Amino acid sequence: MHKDSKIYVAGHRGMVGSAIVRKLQSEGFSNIITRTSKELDLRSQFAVDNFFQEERPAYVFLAAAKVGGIQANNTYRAEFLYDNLMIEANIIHSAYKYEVEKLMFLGSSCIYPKLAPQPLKEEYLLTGPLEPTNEPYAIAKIAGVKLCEAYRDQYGCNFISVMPTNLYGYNDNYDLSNSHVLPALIRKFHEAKEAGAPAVTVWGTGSPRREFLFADDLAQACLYLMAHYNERELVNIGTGEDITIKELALLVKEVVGFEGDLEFDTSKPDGTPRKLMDVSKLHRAGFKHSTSLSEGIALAYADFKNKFVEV
Ligand SMILES: NC(=O)C1=CN([C@@H]2O[C@H](COP(=O)(O)OP(=O)(O)OC[C@H]3O[C@@H](n4cnc5c(N)ncnc54)[C@H](OP(=O)(O)O)[C@@H]3O)[C@@H](O)[C@H]2O)C=CC1
Ligand SMILES: C[C@H]1O[C@H](OP(=O)(O)OP(=O)(O)OC[C@H]2O[C@@H](n3cnc4c(=O)[nH]c(N)nc43)[C@H](O)[C@@H]2O)[C@@H](O)[C@@H](O)C1=O
Repeated sequence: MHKDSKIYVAGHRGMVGSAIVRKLQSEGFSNIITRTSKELDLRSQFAVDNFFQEERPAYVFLAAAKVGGIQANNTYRAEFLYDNLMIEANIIHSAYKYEVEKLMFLGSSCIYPKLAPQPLKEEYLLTGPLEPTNEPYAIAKIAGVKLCEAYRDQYGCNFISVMPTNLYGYNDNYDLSNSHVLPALIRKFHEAKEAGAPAVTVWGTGSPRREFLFADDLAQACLYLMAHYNERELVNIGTGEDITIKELALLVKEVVGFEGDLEFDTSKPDGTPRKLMDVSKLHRAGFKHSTSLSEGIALAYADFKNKFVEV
């Protein structure tokens, strides 16, 4: 990727896409193109084809998707499958048709079987049943991986797939019904502290384990792999460390400064018991994350207060 290469970041207003754009800009890439979903609905084959025909990007980061936490995935099952299949199929096919030099597809750690051995190695893909709450999203993401492989096999396209672990950071979604756990906990503890509430409700049993990566570290990994990784096999992106949801809640509670109790709502699903990434391939490729979980939560909480809390 040269500093003046034309680079399309799909999903640039999202948490990940905005982190990728910031990283590209800070490294001096000057020819970044973006479209909001209003300007270009990536589910439309016609619109996506026209866009690629006119713009002819040389590099594509595919970070646009229908995204959400466990409840959103389980509720909007049709959109999580349909939107994601359409977005990926349209962009990947157009990238082939209009001779994109390299494309990076972002999947997710939920593509691995629910009860796969831990840590999750890349080769565990398609070795067992998926977690039911996010099966539609996972099936779409697996289709994206297979599209990249198929266009590489048949047409020699340099399309690579990366699988990020659970992410958090700047520009996260703080909607309590649809968000992921970390932004939800930041908001819940903040609001409970402000209201002087006695307790915060945490979904599920608190026993599932999750791994969390700061989105700016993910963006740095994406730029690094775009520059250095050209293989067919997917690559996990994570920290290689996980904690229980209860431990996470206690950490967020401390960062926010809430002094009440935790309550567990076991009518809500736990989801996958554990999805710890094996990051040895990423480390061998030459990349390691730099933001610790407590540092990252403090940065995310500051961003939340900046955007959503009146002073
Ligand atoms: N967040 C996480 O924990 C994880 C995320 N990922 C993956 O990382 C990628 C980015 O996720 P994240 O940044 O968190 O998601 P966000 O929800 O923050 O952002 C998604 C972006 O996709 C765009 N988008 C959605 N639908 C369409 C559409 N029909 N047409 C055009 N654009 C669309 C939105 O554009 P607009 O704002 O213009 O509407 C939005 O900016 C996704 O592929 C996701 O699967 C993987 C693992 C974990
Ligand atoms: C990134 C990943 O995100 C999704 O999977 P998930 O990891 O299960 O997502 P989550 O962040 O929403 O929850 C993690 C854990 O945390 C618990 N939990 C507690 N309290 C809250 C809470 O208040 N909100 C939420 N959302 N979860 C909570 C929750 O019950 C669960 O046990 C996938 O659907 C899939 O799309 C995907 O790829």
